[in-house]
Amino acid sequence: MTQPLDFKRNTAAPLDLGWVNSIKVNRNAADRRAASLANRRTVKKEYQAAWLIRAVECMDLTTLGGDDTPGRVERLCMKAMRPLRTDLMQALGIDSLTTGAVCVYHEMITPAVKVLQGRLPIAAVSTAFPAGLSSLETKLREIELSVAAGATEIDIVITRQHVLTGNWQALYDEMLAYRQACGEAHVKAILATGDIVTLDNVAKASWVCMMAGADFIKTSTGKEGVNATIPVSLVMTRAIREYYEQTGFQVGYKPAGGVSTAKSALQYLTVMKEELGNDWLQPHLFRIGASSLMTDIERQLEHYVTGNYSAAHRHAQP
Ligand SMILES: O=C[C@H](O)COP(=O)(O)O
Repeated sequence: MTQPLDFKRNTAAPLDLGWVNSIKVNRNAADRRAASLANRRTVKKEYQAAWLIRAVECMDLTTLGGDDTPGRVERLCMKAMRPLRTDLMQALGIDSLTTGAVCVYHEMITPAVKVLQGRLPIAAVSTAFPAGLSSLETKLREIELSVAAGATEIDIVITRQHVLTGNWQALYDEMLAYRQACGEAHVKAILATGDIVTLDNVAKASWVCMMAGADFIKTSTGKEGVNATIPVSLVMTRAIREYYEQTGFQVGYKPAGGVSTAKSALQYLTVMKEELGNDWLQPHLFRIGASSLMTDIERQLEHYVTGNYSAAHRHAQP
């Protein structure tokens, strides 16, 4: 890949983004690597409980339904603060455990604040989630309102047409405007990878969003036809790695949408460890966005407890 001349992060200074068009992904290599990941057992049985606990710690426990109510969000927040039953915690030898954050619609920030009282981060999906097809002015105002209501993380959606038409400057300017509207709040850029069609586009959009100041890049809203996948995750984590090598900035990664089994969570943890290393296996650089994953993790942890596996290795890197 060609390194952009005069590279700057998070700046309105004119950048020549023409080089973005030269980014290419070897689709076959990504598919082969993804297939090998699914077929081998990277995580030893005795460490699986520890890995699943890490998955909980890195989870954005999510509810993004049109039928969300304050009551549902309050229950979600209580679950986020105490994700496992006391007897299971004791059996696993864990004193305390929370999810990484909760993730809700703008209107549900207030009930989340009421329960969490600052004890866990609140991520809000702003910018006309999930399609993002409102005016930029409306979307920037939504970010400001979400931050004012108590969200400390904002999950923005990019305008897919900027990617589909190769308008990298428009994507950069949009991301930069979102970054600035977020102020102190962290900003996660949702690429909606199922909508932008090709792995080349996924890599290009990842680079442009990181350059414009995204703290995290995130695969999906959970509402596209195809959401998080392993090949897409390989492309995005490799972009993060290369961006870090070139700039020194650590950008986080959030697979989201359809991650509902403990087995799939373990695959994403493996991608993070193998592509980015142990630094990226922490909640400040890795989140799994999921609404139903917790149920399967609980089920699997029960299984490990009854099978006499413990989380004694919790503090070992998974
Ligand atoms: O950002 C998180 C996703 O919307 C969650 O998707 P999910 O309901 O398929 O787990």
